[in-house]
Amino acid sequence: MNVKQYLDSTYLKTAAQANLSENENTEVVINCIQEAIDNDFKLIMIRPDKVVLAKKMIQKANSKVTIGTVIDFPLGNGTLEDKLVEAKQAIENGADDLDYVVDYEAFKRGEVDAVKEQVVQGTKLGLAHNKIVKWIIEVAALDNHQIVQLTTLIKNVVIANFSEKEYDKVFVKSSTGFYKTPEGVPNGATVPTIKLMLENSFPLPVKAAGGVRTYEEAVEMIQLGVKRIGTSAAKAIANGEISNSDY
Ligand SMILES: O=C[C@H](O)COP(=O)(O)O
Repeated sequence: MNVKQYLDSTYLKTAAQANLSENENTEVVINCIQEAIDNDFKLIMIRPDKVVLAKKMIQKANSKVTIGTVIDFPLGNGTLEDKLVEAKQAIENGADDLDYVVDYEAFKRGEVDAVKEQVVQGTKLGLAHNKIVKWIIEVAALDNHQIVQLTTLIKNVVIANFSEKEYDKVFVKSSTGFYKTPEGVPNGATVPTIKLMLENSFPLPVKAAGGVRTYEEAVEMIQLGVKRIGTSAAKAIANGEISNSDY
């Protein structure tokens, strides 16, 4: 299976998180962008301050790789104004996809109207500029009931406020890749979680992100029905694909 066109190849570490200098971290980002170009991945997902760099490299290479960035990352607890300001800047800088972190803690506190409003306004801004919009629900911070509820809320908000032809441009995405459970275990795109999201997101597509590491895992996600996979292991997944097809 050709998985490359499902892959949002992701590098979201700050220099401090990667324990690198700013220059060294930028080098890592440059390598990731080049890797996405060389492997013809669907998208390169980087921090907002690296979008201009990605745009330049992709244009120079005359590549079809698209650019995604994260908004209000990784906690999603900024104000609606914060989210929109950041998203507008990302659009101006040339991002194709806006991966917003929904305020999942506000949702857990029962602040449903505020969460609905951010989904309406953030989606409206993205779609008005012909962007793909994704809402990261951070599944590891939620129990199964909350995953169902938040996925359903996003779906219902989109159905109520946007036209049918726009549904496939608004994703529900599982994870930031940065959340740690209290036990310190990263938790993301597991099969049961993604199934739960898919069962409740339709007609909105799902992006599986967080912990997808191998070609086999990527294929499993695609077979379940996800339309994108966010992963910091895109190259390994693509290599697995090549070695798999050799047998
Ligand atoms: O948006 C995608 C995630 O950051 C990827 O998570 P990962 O680093 O566990 O692959």
